[in-house]
Amino acid sequence: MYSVSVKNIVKNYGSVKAVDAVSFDVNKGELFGLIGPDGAGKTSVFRILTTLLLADSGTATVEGFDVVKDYRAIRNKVGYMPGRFSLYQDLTVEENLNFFATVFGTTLQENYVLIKDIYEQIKPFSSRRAGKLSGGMKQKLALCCALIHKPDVLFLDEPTTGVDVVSRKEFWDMLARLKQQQITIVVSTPYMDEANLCDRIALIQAGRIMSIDQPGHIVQSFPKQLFAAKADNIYKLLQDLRSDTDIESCYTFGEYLHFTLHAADSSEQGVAEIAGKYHPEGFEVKKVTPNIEDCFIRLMQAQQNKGTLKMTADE
Ligand SMILES: Nc1ncnc2c1ncn2[C@@H]1O[C@H](COP(=O)(O)OP(=O)(O)OP(=O)(O)O)[C@@H](O)[C@H]1O
Repeated sequence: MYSVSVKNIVKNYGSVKAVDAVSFDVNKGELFGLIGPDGAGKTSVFRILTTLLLADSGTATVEGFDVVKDYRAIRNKVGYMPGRFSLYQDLTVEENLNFFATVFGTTLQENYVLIKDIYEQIKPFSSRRAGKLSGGMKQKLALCCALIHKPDVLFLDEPTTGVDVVSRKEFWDMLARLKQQQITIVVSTPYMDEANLCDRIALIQAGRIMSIDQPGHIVQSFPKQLFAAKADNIYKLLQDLRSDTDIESCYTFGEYLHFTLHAADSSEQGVAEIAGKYHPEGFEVKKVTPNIEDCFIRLMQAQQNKGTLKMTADE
């Protein structure tokens, strides 16, 4: 039995198609990531799975329970950390924990082992109001509150958004330790670099899942040689390469442009010849290995172009 199973879920808000026939399964004890930008539909999926929102159509189960019929059972089985800070700002750290424990008919002591590692880090601030904590500390407290009743499945909606890099790293280390306790974790993030920390990911855009696999497999399925180039006038280079018929796809990527060619075999020299037509000053080009973000962009372009750009070579 899957820990989470989603089949053809659709959710519209008026004319906005927020979730468009989404299906995926999560194994027990898996760390599964929903990766996508703002507005991709991640929160709607989480709210449907935590029984806070009804889907228009489709079915979903959590630990074998139906999200509509068995909503009461599910609420005891899951821990949910919503995207926006959900704690009581005027209550202290300890009061927040005790409040959530009471709601679930448990105590801080009963499941202390589960939250010990995380709680120890916020314990020095136990009498501080939640509203006065730093972003990283709030996030740790929210995670403790979501874990207080020892859930089988943990839903974390963008837990690291707006949190500093060090706290983000610490948070993912905490998730790795929770995973060892056999808790299934479904986490959403707009940060593509966090995808690699998941066992499997679903790349979601405009309510549709574009790919589900292990992050390494998704990267390996990138079908073309990827190049990175820059020039003194990068904006002009972008326009020139985009207009060139030899270039399949070109987009900005940090201080570089990332691009692929239509030709199956391509070299830096071939690229330099194409770019040379536009006489770019300070031109540099190198081969690069694609990462999840490159795959996401390619899949998104394929979706928008309705298939003129393929993700895999044999499509
Ligand atoms: N209650 C609502 N009424 C109308 N539109 C909504 C509502 N909730 C979400 N939407 C729209 O549905 C789409 C998906 O939103 P959702 O919050 O599920 O995505 P998300 O990936 O979690 O993004 P975000 O991080 O911005 O919340 C967006 O276009 C959003 O504006």
